[in-house]
Amino acid sequence: MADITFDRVRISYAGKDEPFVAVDGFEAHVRDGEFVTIVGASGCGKSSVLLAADGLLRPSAGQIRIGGQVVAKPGPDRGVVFQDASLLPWRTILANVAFGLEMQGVGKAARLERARHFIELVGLAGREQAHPHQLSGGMRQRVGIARALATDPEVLLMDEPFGALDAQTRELMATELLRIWDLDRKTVLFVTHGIDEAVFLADRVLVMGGSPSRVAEVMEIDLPRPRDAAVRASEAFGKYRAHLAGLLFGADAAAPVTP
Ligand SMILES: Nc1ncnc2c1ncn2[C@@H]1O[C@H](COP(=O)(O)OP(=O)(O)OP(=O)(O)O)[C@@H](O)[C@H]1O
Repeated sequence: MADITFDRVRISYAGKDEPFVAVDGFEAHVRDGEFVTIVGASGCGKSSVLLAADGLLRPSAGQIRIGGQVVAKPGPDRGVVFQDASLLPWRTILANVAFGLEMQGVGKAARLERARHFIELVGLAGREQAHPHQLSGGMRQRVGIARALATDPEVLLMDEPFGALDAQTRELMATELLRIWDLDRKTVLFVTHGIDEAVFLADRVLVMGGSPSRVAEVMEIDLPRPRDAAVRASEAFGKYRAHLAGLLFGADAAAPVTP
């Protein structure tokens, strides 16, 4: 069971005279196996919330619990993927994906077998011996996802993992991520700037707003899965997208959600 509870979370940073409160009263519950996206204006605190969920940042008030356990530091129950896949440049793709397992003390044969499995899952079979600089940006992000999945975390925390990719690659990666997620439905918290991406991926979208920011609105996305190009082109998808644009950019862009 790996649900995530954000209980009146406040995140503050040291300021010149007094602390700067970026996020306050952040309340949310992500169900076990749910795919939740977070959107909000630049600087509203999306990354801060994700860092706190990973345990790299301690809330100054409130609490984050994963499977009922208070998050105090990073742990093997969480896999993290950032915008920049941050691979180790001197290691092969195989060794990069096996890295987390090595840290966990998994024996060589077992970790290489497992790493190969996840490299295949993200569509990179045959590139095991390549080094990161020999891959495209999209391929490197695939390696980052394989590395996060290889340790079999219950929760995936993803901070704009496709942010640096071109639009077409980004769409492909989103479809690919859903295909993989569908295999064992991990609990996913995914930060994005992309409205289409937020709707396409999510069971629910958390919209952050306010100053300090919190969850200003929760959008339930009732679209069929598996999702593909036809879902993206559907009228219901368009309505969700328009509604979300309205919330983020103003009432003129909004449309009622009646899927
Ligand atoms: N280490 C830090 N020290 C001081 N202030 C910080 C620090 N990190 C973030 N902040 C501030 O906290 C706020 C939230 O930052 P955060 O990076 O979480 O926002 P974000 O929504 O992820 O932004 P973006 O969409 O631009 O990536 C911002 O005002 C930022 O300036």
